[in-house]
Amino acid sequence: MIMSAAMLPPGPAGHPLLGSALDFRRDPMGTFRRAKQEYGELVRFRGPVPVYLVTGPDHFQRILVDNFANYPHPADFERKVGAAVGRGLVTTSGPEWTHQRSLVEPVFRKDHLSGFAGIMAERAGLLAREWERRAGQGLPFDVRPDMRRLTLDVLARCLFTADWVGAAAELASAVRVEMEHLNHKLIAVLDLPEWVPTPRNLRFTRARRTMDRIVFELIGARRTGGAGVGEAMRSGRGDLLAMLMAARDPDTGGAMSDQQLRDHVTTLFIAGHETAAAALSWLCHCLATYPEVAEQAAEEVGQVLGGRPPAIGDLPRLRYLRMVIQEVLRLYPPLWQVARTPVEDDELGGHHVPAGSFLLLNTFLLHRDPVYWPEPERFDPERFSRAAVADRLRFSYLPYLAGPRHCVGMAFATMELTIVAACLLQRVRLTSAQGGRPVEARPDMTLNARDAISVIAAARTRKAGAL
Ligand code: HEM
Repeated sequence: MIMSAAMLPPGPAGHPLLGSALDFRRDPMGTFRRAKQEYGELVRFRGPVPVYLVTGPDHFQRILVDNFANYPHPADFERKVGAAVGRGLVTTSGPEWTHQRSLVEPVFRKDHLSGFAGIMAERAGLLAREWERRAGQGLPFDVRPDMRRLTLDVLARCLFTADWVGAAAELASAVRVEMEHLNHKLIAVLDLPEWVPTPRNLRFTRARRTMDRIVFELIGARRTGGAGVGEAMRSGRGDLLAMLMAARDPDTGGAMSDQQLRDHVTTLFIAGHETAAAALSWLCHCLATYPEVAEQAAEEVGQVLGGRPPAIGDLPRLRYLRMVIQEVLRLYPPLWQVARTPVEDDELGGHHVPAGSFLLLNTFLLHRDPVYWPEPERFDPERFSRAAVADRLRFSYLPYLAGPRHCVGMAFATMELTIVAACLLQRVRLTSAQGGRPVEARPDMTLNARDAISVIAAARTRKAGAL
């Protein structure tokens, strides 16, 4: 069907040649916010490549669910991220993605993950005790590096169990370099291919080699069942790598090759570590800023756990804590914006969207739209009470997106955030040490704080009998 240009969505005129490209670079969030206010839930920015900003729940439903197959990631995104992670879930589409997803999704089923609650509680407990010790000094500290270390450590232990410990420092630094490289590439105006020997590219290539060496060694050790076989394999409990190795193609019954395993493992590191770290950092910020919310959550944790570490069976009873976490993810969705490109022409809310367009689905602005969220800037976990949720449009809250391509690690992340939050609330009370300075968000690939999230920890008085 040929559609008239009049049906294209509205948007700013921008610069005659560059459209809004310079505004995106200078202030992406401000540019998007103003455009949404002026033009609504679907905005078309002119430029060398027109960009469509999508912030309406109905549009999200159409793109993510109703016409899902028409909206893969842009090829350019797959190419850039693929340089780091190969051909995993994030970097494939069509039948190849469907196939990969059918192999990985069962691994992340809730019942498979229950064995990881102990790892999460143990590692979070260690951090909580460290913060308790810091409480004695009364000095401010930035929560972000601790959260990055914690989530990487948890993910690596869940993937490799004990095998990872020897390679921990090397792997952590390689993942960090790869993340920084991707952040840079996805917004760079001049994107030089990896074979051009710039200092940044050389750093990235070294990090990728390190990561490959370690991951292939871990896989190799499992295959031969030699000295590197994980404690999990011997005990029969099964870590994520063991589960990925055990996954079978539903059609052929075949197992994954070493290269496929490497691509999945690297994808999980990239997709699952910084997202969770950002969420936990924002959670600390909110607990430090809203003491009455933190006290209510701490009281619930005390009642449900009575001082012992959280276990999987406790999680459904930590209802208020779950609401707090949901509200944190509303205000600070770690993947605040994702890209899609329609394969064929489509229509969104009566507007024409041509095949090949570059769409930005912005959950940050969706979650702060006053039409769906009264007083959107106010932090209020009660928005997630059962009654409030029942009254709301389903597609107005999408921190993990929705539809077939929603976050495959959602159950893992939910468990991790709840367990870490419970462990911290058991031991420390946080107060903000920002001295009135607002904590500004920096919209990289993940939504991080631009500067330190500075807090002071005070030890909570521990009840008799508590561990
Ligand atoms: C609070 C933490 C997290 C948030 C908010 C989050 C959010 C998301 C979102 C919005 C997507 C969709 C991206 C897109 O389609 O463009 C996604 C995909 C994905 N996430 Fe997460 N994520 C989190 C944690 C995790 C964890 C812990 C893991 C793994 C252990 C993980 C693994 C993945 C993978 C592999 C994908 C790609 C799925 C696919 O394309 O089929 N995520 N995540």
